[in-house]
Amino acid sequence: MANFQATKPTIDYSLYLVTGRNYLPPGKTYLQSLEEAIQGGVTLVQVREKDAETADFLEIALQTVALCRKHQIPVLINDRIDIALASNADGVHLGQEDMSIAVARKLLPPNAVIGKSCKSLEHVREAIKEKVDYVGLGAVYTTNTKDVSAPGKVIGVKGLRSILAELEGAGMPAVAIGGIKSNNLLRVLHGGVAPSGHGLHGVAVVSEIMASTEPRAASERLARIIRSWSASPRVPASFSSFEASMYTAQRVVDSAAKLLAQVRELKPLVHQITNNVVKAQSANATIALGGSPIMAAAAEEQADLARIPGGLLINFGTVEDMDGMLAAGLNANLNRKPVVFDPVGVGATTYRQTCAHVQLLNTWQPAVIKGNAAEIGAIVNSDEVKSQGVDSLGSGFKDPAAVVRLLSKQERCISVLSGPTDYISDGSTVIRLSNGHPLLGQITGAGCMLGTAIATFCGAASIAAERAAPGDAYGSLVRGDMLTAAAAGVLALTVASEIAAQRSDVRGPGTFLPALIDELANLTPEVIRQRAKVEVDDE
Ligand SMILES: Cc1ncc(COP(=O)(O)OP(=O)(O)O)c(N)n1
Ligand SMILES: Cc1ncsc1CCOP(=O)(O)O
Repeated sequence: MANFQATKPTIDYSLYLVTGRNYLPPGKTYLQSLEEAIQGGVTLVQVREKDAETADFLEIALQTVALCRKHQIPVLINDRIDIALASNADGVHLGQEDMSIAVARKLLPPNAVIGKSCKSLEHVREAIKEKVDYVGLGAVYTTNTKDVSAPGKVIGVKGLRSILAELEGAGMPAVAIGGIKSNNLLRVLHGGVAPSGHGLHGVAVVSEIMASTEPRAASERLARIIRSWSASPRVPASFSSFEASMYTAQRVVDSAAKLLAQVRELKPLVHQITNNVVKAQSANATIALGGSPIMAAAAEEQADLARIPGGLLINFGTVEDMDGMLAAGLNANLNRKPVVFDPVGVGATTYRQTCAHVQLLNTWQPAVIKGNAAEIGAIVNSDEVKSQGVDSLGSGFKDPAAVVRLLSKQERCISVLSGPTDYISDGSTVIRLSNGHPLLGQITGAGCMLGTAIATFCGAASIAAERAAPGDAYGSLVRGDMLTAAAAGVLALTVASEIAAQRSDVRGPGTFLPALIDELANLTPEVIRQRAKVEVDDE
């Protein structure tokens, strides 16, 4: 062996390029692409050659090491200890089926960096015991670069998050790998944070850079998102704008009143995929508030709709249109539009649980999740509150504030727990609202209207934030303060319900519903200020 690095290199894992000459586009040479990728911001390189003969692999490793040394970028070798030694690389990356870490340690010099692939909690527990230098977690998404078709090989963003929780306190860097592109990177970084706050050190990509005809631009795009994400403030769920101590009841009321005026002025498009029971009612509530509803569920139209600023509501009351829901959320994330998820009746069937957890929440990032006690319980895997169809049974959670904080940290979003008192949290601050009227519980679709109202206010808040500071938003999936927007949506519906219920022409649920739509339309910022019953708790 030649002179391996004298000390273990300090590695910046943020943009980790895993190579492969097979993926190069016509007209690009390997070294040309590699150098351009490094110029674009790659911080670490792994030489991965799945089909090369040994001599060829060694030659490409030697060339890679020579080029990377020039740019002071560390190089690891995929699978092959002999090639790492012979090329004087900085270490190796080993998979679950490769040579054991213990044997690799014996063969390699003490300063060699050893990384290991993990896709389960058991894998990372083992990797911690083996004291590897870092772990590669994935595949996060499906990919054409490697066969990940066997069950359990694609872990999703939620799987990534639970593995990261296991790494808490281990001091072991983790990178995510598998299907990561510039259009889903922010979602991976945002979603790749465990409830404890433990996050990724970087992402590893193959095809997004190697297959690009412009590898420098491809790396620059990724690096810019990573830099911007790292520099953005770390509030627990990332969709609130302030540290906990900065929220006060007065601030929430003022923001809600101001946002109602903005809804009326901006008329946000409120795109809704919702259930058949409530479509017309929810569209009317949107118009009454000042928004512009479109009820559109076909997967084919989601990319076009997502480009129009506003908010998106995904309510799976009758769990149809899964393809549309998947495409809508994904496109909304891409366009930084807030997604409000109303998982109606999610605890009622296993099918709904799978749709919510395995499909929707693994595919896109909601800005807000809103539900009754049974629905929120099903999302946080608590059986404290049982469901009966779409309704909650019993008197609710013993500690609702703890539940909404947990949901926000678990799903990395604002959570809204509806009930006689509504609880809204970003994982730290909890806003308690006690407006509303029992007649809301006597009409169908009141909860769905609440989702609509939240999506309307979130849409207005995001448009207002874009207009106030156009341009740089690379580090955030959504602009605007979604915590106060969610509170404003709840206040609008509950305050309007109180006024409607007091009207002399309202004699029961049948006359209450049209009166409620009237009072949503009549609502003013002043009425919100006068009637809002708001309390705020910090953690
Ligand atoms: C950073 C990183 N993470 C995971 C892998 C996958 O390694 P492995 O499981 O050994 O599969 P192959 O790459 O050998 O196909 C990786 N290479 N890099
Ligand atoms: C090597 C590897 N290990 C898990 S997924 C993967 C391939 C990642 O490639 P891409 O970035 O092109 O999806």
